[in-house]
Formats: sequence, structure tokens, C-alpha cells
Amino acid sequence: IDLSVTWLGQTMPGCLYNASGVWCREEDELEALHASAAAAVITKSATLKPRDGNPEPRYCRTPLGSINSMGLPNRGFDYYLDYARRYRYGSGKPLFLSLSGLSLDDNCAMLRRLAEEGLPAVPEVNLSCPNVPGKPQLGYDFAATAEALEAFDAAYSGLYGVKLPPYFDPAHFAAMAEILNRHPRLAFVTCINSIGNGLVVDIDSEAVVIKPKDGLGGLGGDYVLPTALANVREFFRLLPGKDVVGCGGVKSGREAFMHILAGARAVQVGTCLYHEGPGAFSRIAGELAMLMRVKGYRSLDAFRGRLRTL
Ligand SMILES: O=C(O)c1[nH]c(=O)[nH]c(=O)c1Cl
Repeated sequence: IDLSVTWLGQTMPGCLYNASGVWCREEDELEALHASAAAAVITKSATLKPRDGNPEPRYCRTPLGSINSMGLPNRGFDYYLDYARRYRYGSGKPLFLSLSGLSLDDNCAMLRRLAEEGLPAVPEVNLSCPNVPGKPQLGYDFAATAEALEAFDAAYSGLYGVKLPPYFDPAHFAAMAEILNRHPRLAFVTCINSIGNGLVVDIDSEAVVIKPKDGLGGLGGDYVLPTALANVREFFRLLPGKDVVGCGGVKSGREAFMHILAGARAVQVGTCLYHEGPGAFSRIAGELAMLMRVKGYRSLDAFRGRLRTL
């Protein structure tokens, strides 16, 4: 059973890696991911300068997943760039740098700095952080997204990707696809980020469970799987020649299989990784391989994007 994935001009040894933000803020976490069965590593979304993020409690596990309003706590771009300088690319595991500047200028400054370094690290620009008070998700503003992608193309001459928020309307899928398809070096989209601004209520305390934004936060886990799959399948159809990375609700080989069936080139794990740790990758990969064996598939190419309609 071959779980390898060939994309971005390289072949990685498997199809699973972390969702940005989970187990990837500190160097020791990143090293644990690299040492695990994760097939790639992506860093916590970086802002130009280090950030403490939102007041705690800002993360809460629930029976069906998680809610978070971290607020972009991170060590700052230079920390992750330094890690990228020392990363062992020879492992065959790609390194992605997630960039989430607080302004278009910041995103372009980080992209220009990365371009100057000439490192193999691939940028994934985050268009979808839902948790910085006063900063709406860029991905929900089509004009701003169009302008940003023009600026990214000017700032960075290599291949890059974007992390998209979930969309919920065919008109929005179409509008975004029309914008994304203008950019040949935009090689992949990662669908989806958390479903923004959910509210979890604790009936014992009769209170919300996180402090920022009076309890509003991004949802992950089981809550988001159908929405994640819809976004993967729609953008797989609408973005010919681009890759779609699936993210959302993956906690076993079953959901990984669903994402690939929907068209995902590779699959990210967030909430499940937060709680299980990097051991999740070997478990999920084993479950996926077993599922493929039972079904008679020897590689991901044998079923990627083959979701049947009725
Ligand atoms: O609050 C966060 O740090 C955060 N949380 C999310 O669920 N998605 C994001 O992209 C970010 Cl940047």
C-alpha cells in the first residue's frame, strides 16, 4: 500500500501532516512532528512580530471537537524563518511556513523575506484567521482577496498556497475560484480553516467556555467534517491544475479516505492531533492503509477525486 504523495515538484512519504496552529508553535513541537509519521510539517501562522495572543481560557475541547480563539499567538516570523534555515529537507518531508500577517504589507514583507532566503520551505498564506478582534477573515472579502493575491504574486516568485475559510454557498465557491484561477503560482488551497465564531455553552456554569470575544471561537473536529468535505470537493472541481489540501474533522483513516475521495492531494489533522499528539499520524495512516487494502486500492491516485454522485 503506497500512501506517498507527489506534488509541488517533490514526493513526500505519506499523505498526512498537521494543520497549522496545532503542535507547531515551538521548535520542540515542530521537531516532534518531523520525528513522527507526519509526512510534512507546517508551522504556526506567523505574524511579523511575536504575539502573545488572546487571554485564556482560549481553547476548549468538546464532545464533538474543539473551539478556539487563540488570537494568533506565535514566536514571530524570524523564529520560523530561522527554523526553516535549519530544517532537514533531505528527510523528504516538506516544510510549510504558515504566514498570517496583520496587514497586506506584513504578508508581502514576509513573502519577500522568504523569497530572499531561497529555502525549499513553501508558504501557506492564511486568509482565514477568525480570532483577531477587529480583523475580519480576508477570505470572506473577495475584493481584498483579489488584491492580496496580486500583491503576493509580486512579492514571491515561487509556488505558494493559501488557507481558506469554509464557504457555504455555490456563488461563493464560484467567486473565489474565479479569483484563485488568475494565479498560476498559487499551487494549492487548504480547505478548511475552523468554522469561525461558533459559541459553546456550559449548562452547569451557564457560561461560555472561552474568554475572548465573549465566547466566540473557531470550531474544529466532528462539527466541521461535512463542510470541509464540501469545500474540498467544490474547489477540486473548480481549480483545474491546482491541488486541494483537506483539513477538517480527520480523526481516523475513514475521514482521511473521505477527504482524498473528495479530491484532497494531502490531508491535515488538527483537533485530533491536539489531543492525541503526533502518534495520531501512524495510527491514522495505518487505518487508511487497511481501508485501502480492503477496497483493493494500492495507491491514493487509484481513488483520489473519484467520489461518486447519484
Ligand atoms: O486563533 C488563532 O490563532 C487561529 N485559530 C484558528 O482556528 N485558525 C487560525 O487560522 C488561527 Cl490564526
